[in-house]
Amino acid sequence: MEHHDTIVALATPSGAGAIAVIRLSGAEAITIASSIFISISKKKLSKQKTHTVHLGHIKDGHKIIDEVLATVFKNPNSYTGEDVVEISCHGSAFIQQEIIQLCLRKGCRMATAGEFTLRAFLNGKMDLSQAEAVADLISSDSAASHQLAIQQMRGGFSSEIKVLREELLNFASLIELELDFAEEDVEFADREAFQKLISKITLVLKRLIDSFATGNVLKNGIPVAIVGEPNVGKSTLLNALLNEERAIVSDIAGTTRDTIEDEITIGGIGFRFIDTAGIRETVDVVEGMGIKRTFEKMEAAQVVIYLFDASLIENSDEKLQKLKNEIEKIRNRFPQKQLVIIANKADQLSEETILNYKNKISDLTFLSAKTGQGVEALQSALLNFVNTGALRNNDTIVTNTRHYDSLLKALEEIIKVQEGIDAGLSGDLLAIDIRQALYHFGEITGEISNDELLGNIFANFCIGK
Ligand SMILES: Nc1nc2c(c(=O)[nH]1)N(C=O)[C@@H](CNc1ccc(C(=O)N[C@@H](CCC(=O)O)C(=O)O)cc1)CN2
Ligand SMILES: Nc1nc2c(ncn2[C@@H]2O[C@H](COP(=O)(O)OP(=O)(O)OP(=O)(O)O)[C@@H](O)[C@H]2O)c(=O)[nH]1
Ligand SMILES: [Mg+2]
Repeated sequence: MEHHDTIVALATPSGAGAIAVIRLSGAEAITIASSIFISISKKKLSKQKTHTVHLGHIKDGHKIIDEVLATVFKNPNSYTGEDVVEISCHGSAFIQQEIIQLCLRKGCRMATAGEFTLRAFLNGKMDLSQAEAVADLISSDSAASHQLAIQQMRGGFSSEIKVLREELLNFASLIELELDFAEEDVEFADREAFQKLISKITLVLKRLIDSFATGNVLKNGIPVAIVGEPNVGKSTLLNALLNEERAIVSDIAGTTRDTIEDEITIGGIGFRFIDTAGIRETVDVVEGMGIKRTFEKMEAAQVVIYLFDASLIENSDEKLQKLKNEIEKIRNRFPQKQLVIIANKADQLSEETILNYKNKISDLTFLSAKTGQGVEALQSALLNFVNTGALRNNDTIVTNTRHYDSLLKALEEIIKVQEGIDAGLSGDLLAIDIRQALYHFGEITGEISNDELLGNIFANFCIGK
């Protein structure tokens, strides 16, 4: 990729809208924009101050394409750090294309996905983890994922990593300095302070690594599998939770063959509900495949909702005992998971029956997926499973798998350094592991990067960002 070209792209979604924004960035941005934009005031864009907006016309020769607003940003004071011109035109798909084509003919190149933000990174406007947060921010769809992205974009995580990196770098330099004076047997690096620093870094790294479990869930939504025998009302419950006729419901056992997933937010947290094929012994090959998938989804879920049809059991002690055993089996099979046991079709039950249930089996949630009674209480219960403490405290929470991997590798190296100190290793050997740890810190913020990594990261952006 050539980073000196002037690039152009639509910054707003494609299709018709009230207005659309076309962005140009690069050394020729102002010259190229000037060649197609005639300001009402007749003043050249190049003569305008940075961060000013001008009314005028986009012209292709003598033909007027549109009346627009043009905003000028002069390097280094722009999003990308380069000269930038933004053209706000009327949001017709035709006008958008005409203006972009015109820019291309005048010497722009089409921007690739994320190229504006890539340039912002390359020009030092933000570090790599901040750039990644820009993409997370655009795709955030709940209060929680939004808060995490904003925090990362503002540099909370970056500065925490940067501080550790600088402190460690400082020590690495001192230790390496000792190597130059090996004969004199001097110690520039205070060993006690060094030991303190390594302990501190270990703690911070462990905290950040632990935060990923929460961060990953808050960013991507909490997977909740709805499981149970056929016909107990799983699909009805999914529809009630989503408030939408998403899954087919029928009184035929085995209606849902494949898993059906959809997301909603409850109290600002995203939840991904997975309706599954009812579990039973079957000779039907396709149904069997669906049931196999049910177990896979159960494995992957954080919360498992086990539903049974409470109207079938009534007051039979034998059936109640069987149910109790079934619940026990599930608890034993998934000891790590949050389990919610739901007695569905409560609308069919008398007060007396409900009491009988409660006496025999603890921790039952009574609900009617059909009437919606109890569904809100279930939502509140689900919310209680989420540890939002870290979110409320504004702690740094790691949400990105790439950062998580680098943190794990950094910790591995720091542990080696600690072991080295304990074993009384010489400075030159300690320095090797310290450098490795520094390398992994640098990967997170982008001091260490390569074209392949940058390509992978920015390919996931939208064009125009
Ligand atoms: N029209 C428009 N809206 C937008 C953006 C944009 O580029 N254009 N943004 C982005 O996509 C976001 C805002 N982010 C921005 C960040 C920095 C600068 C900027 O001009 N920075 C300069 C000047 C700072 C200053 O005035 O002090 C700089 O960093 O030097 C602009 C937008 C969201 N909205
Ligand atoms: N009375 C009553 N009927 C319900 C309730 N929930 C579901 N039903 C009915 O039970 C039948 C089965 O519902 P589904 O939601 O299709 O059941 P399922 O668990 O998804 O079944 P499979 O997909 O076959 O595994 C339908 O006739 C629903 O209308 C409820 O709370 N009360
Ligand atoms: Mg179903």
